[in-house]
Amino acid sequence: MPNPRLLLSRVGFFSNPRLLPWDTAKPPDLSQSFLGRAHEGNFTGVIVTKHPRQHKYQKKQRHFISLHDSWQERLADVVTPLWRLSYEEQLKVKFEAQKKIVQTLESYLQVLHGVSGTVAAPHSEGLHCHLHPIIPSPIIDGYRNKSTFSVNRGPDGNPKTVGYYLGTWRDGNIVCVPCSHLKNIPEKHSQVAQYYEVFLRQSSVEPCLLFHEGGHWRELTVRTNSQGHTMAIITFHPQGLSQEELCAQKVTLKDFFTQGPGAVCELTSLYFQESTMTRCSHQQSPYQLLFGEPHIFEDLLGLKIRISPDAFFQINTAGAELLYQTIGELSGVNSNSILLDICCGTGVIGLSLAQCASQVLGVELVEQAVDDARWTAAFNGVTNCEFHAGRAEKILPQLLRSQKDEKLIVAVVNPARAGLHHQVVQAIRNCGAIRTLVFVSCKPHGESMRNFIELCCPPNSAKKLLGEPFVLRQAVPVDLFPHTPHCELVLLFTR
Ligand SMILES: C[S@@+](CC[C@H](N)C(=O)[O-])C[C@H]1O[C@@H](n2cnc3c(N)ncnc32)[C@H](O)[C@@H]1O
Repeated sequence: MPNPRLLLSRVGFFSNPRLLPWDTAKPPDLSQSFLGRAHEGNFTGVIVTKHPRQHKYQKKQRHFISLHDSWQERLADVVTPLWRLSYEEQLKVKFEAQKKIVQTLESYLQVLHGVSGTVAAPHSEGLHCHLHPIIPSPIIDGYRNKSTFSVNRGPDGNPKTVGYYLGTWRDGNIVCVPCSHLKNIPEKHSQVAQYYEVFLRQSSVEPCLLFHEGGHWRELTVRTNSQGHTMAIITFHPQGLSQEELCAQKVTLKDFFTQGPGAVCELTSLYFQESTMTRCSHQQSPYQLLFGEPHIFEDLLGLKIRISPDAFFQINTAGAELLYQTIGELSGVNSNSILLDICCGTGVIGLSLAQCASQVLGVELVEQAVDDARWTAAFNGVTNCEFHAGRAEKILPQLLRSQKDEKLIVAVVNPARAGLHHQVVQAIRNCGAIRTLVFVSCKPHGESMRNFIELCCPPNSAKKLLGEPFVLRQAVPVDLFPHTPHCELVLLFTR
């Protein structure tokens, strides 16, 4: 682990006490040694040490495997780098990675606070907070409920290949490798991807490999639920097609999946999105339903949850159930408190805890997800929830100002990988009614680390971080992503 004192002094923290580590253009590099390997997906070292005999055997086998197999193996090593380890071994690797992250955070906080600072008394494993054992995923293989497949040149050069990318755009060596062999993808997703490829190969128009080079057919996203319902979403670059030509393409696609060879996929719904950007929201370019049910539903924690094509939903449903239970237990929310669910997606965290809280306030950027949350509340008879659509950094400061002071607020934040906007951290930090904060992060070593430090550092008027600092009390890793190095980390902060 890098020496935190050295890092802080390198960025000038001690010579200029107002300068905190995040004031540098680049945050201190936490990903040197271990974190680098653990999170960039390079597990070769771990695998070789753990399986010297297996590795030798695999090396020998490589002489005999075809080129096709080696592409697949390479893809598996990139997308699911832990796939060669038993699940028990995977959990050990992941637990160690999460422990390093918590240790790194605590080291920063100790330096910032000094010896008399705001850190809890030492616990176990040299940590001041209580790090719980990792919670395993109830499903290890084929757990994904959503997969997004790209279209590009395959290893054999065919530009109408559906799969995952290997290589980088920067190096100009992108290859699209069929991915039905990946351990985390369920058969249904692979089946739809294979039939999309069949469709592309018989289509009269070309796929879109590079935006400026023309072509139309782009990504496929498949969503499934526990009942086996399947939603497919296909993105299409319209280039210069007329409305009539566009309509004709939609009809061929729909016919293929309803009456043609693709009918075996038994899709519950098929969406088509015209998209001229890497990704478009429903507002930017509406998802057009070509046939079937507009939504997919999931039963979770006693709720029937509606999920729209544009809404985020945790990709491992059984694992998500354990994640939400963990959040509920750590939050300690009760009838005297308001639950604030920031970056709430379809609202599941707040809705599942609504019966324990006096009120739930949810904030979410994606409008379709907010509509889902409102629908789910109404359908399940939950009446004490309010959901706000928009950017948390815009909505939260005003929302917190409008709350009466008599109720405590328990905040749960579950941001995207980019972490929370600084104004959200400020609003939480400066709201005295928030004594408990549960922070859920799937990338705690990234931008979220900056958020943790800002929540826990001594008051800093230059940064408008005036309220009492939070203290990290508990950390619970929950594995939602077997075979990959990723993990959800649930952190309980109180003050
Ligand atoms: C990791 S997901 C968590 C969703 C939800 N808590 C769940 O468990 O399903 C992060 C969510 O944050 C939302 N989001 C991203 N940026 C946001 C912002 N600036 N303000 C509010 N929500 C945002 C995303 O749309 C996404 O739904």
